[in-house]
Amino acid sequence: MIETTLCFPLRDGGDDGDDVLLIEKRRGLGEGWYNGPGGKLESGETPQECAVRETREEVGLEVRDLEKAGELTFLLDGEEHTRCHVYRTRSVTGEPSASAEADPEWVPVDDVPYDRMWDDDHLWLPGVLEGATVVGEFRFEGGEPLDEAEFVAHDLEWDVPLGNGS
Ligand SMILES: Nc1ncnc2c1[nH]c(=O)n2[C@H]1C[C@H](O)[C@@H](COP(=O)(O)OP(=O)(O)OP(=O)(O)O)O1
Repeated sequence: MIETTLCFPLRDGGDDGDDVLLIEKRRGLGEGWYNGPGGKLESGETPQECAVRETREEVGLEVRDLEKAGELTFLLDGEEHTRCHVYRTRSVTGEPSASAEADPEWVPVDDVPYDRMWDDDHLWLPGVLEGATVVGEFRFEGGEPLDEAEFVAHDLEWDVPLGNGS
C-alpha cells in the first residue's frame, strides 16, 4: 500500500472567512485537479515530515505545527491501494510559488472547487477545513490508475482522536 500525505494550510481571509491553500496538480496522479500539497512518504520519513517537505517542494511554503485532521484509505477493486494522512495548519510562512508539480492558489474555504477535485473530496474536506477529524474509507473500481477508476462507496467516521503522525 502506498503511504501519502495531504496538507491544507489555512489563513484568515478577513470578512470572507478563511482561505485554504490549494494546488492545481500539474502532473502525476490527479493531474489537472485541485488538491492540497502532498505526496508519497520517502524512506524513513514520518507522515508529518512528508507533509512539511511536500508543501515546501511543491509550493515553497514553510508549514509548522501541523494538526492531524484525517486518515483516509483508498481501496481499488477491493484491495487497499493508498493511505493518506491529512493535515491542516495555520502556521504558514512565505509566499506560494508554482513548481513543476503544482500551481498554488489561496481559495476562500466557501469557494473550494469540489467539481474540479477527486470525487470523494466533497465528503470529507469541508469538515476538515472546519476543524473536525475524520477517518474514511473510499472504494474505487475499474483498475489502475486510481484517478481513472470509478468512485463507488465510502464509509466515514467523524471526530475520531488522531495522533499527530509525527
Ligand atoms: N481519492 C483521493 N482524494 C484526494 N486525494 C487523493 C486521493 N487519492 C490520492 O492518491 N490522493 C492524494 C494523495 C497524494 O497526496 C496525491 C497523489 O500525489 P503523489 O503521490 O505525489 O502522486 P504522483 O504525482 O503520481 O507521484 P510522484 O511519482 O510524483 O511522487 O493525491
